[in-house]
Amino acid sequence: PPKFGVETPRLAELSDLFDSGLDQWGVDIFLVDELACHKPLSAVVYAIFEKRDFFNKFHIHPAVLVNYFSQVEQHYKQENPYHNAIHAADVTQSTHVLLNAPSIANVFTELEILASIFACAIHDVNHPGVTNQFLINTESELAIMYNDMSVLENHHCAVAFKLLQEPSSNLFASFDDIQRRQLRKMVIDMVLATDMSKHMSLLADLKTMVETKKVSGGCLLKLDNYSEKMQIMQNMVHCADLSNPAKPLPLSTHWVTRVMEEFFNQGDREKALGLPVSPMCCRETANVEKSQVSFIDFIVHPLWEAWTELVHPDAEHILNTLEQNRDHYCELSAAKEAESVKEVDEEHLDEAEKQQSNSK
Ligand SMILES: CCc1cc(COc2cc(C(=O)Nc3c(Cl)cncc3Cl)ccc2OC)on1
Ligand SMILES: [Zn+2]
Repeated sequence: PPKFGVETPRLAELSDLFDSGLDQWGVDIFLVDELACHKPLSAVVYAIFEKRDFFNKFHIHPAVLVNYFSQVEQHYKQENPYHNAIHAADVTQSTHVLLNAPSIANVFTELEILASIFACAIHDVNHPGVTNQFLINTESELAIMYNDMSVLENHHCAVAFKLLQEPSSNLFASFDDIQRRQLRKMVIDMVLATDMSKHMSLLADLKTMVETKKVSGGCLLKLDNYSEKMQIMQNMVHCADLSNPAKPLPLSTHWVTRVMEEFFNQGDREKALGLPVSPMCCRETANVEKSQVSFIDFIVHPLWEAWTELVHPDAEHILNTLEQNRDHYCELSAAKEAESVKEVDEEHLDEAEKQQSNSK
């Protein structure tokens, strides 16, 4: 199979970008998409499997990996502005970097690392570009199928494992039953934890773990029980899923534009259906900068603050970037506010002047 599993005339540039950027926080994933002829997920997964020597460790044939992830990539809707294969590649590469933090160096087994990378790669597969709430409100087939419970996240998992059943795509053919069952359980646990409705409980557990870690003299215990390890893996994938505002500003603003477009498309559909328009989904009234600031203040920063404490000091630069970006959106939001106040004043001024000249 072709290098990185993608046929591209720009293989040399892609190879160079991976040599310097695959392990870096903030690699330009949009450039990866370009260089990989819009197969960013296949390219990123192949490169990570090579870098982590997974082909040998798990007796996976490169051709089987290419078959499976080209199927997965095709099942990501490229018409989605945000929830497409670039987002999957971004979350996968981000988790690959988080796994390299020295403070969690020997916490996870190779199978747990494989499960985390795999879970990220498939975590949003076949996303329809609308939220769980929209699917529930419109009594969609998916909501009926999954009884309104983590509808999207159940669907992503089911699609990913169904694609594995294709003989030419069976990534884990060489695994024994125990390993295969363990991997399947870990992947399901991580993907279901990307449901935003689980965010608060996930964060609460992470904070508790950080508190107990501080008490136990700071080093991260060689965690033995499954649920503690899974908590860390779930939070790691969730952090990667919420990493856009913590990336270098040009990448962060590009993701804002894309997520906005997807949310606004949903708002348009809700309006057309006579449904109440979801928060942040109304094209006319949304204040993008303001919603980014509150998204960061109430959701993203608390999570990254806890993660940064857990892996102290390995994620300091990520938290700093998040805080710098937050201040940037805050300044933009204030400038926008000032601008609109100025416009209102000018309107009032014009009005007053007209009144005056009329009365003369
Ligand atoms: C105007 C649209 C808007 C949206 C927001 C919140 O921003 C963002 C929200 C999300 C976001 O909610 N992502 C998401 C996750 Cl992590 C898990 N399940 C479902 C979803 Cl949709 C991912 C990235 C964002 O900005 C780059 O702030 N304004
Ligand atoms: Zn996602």
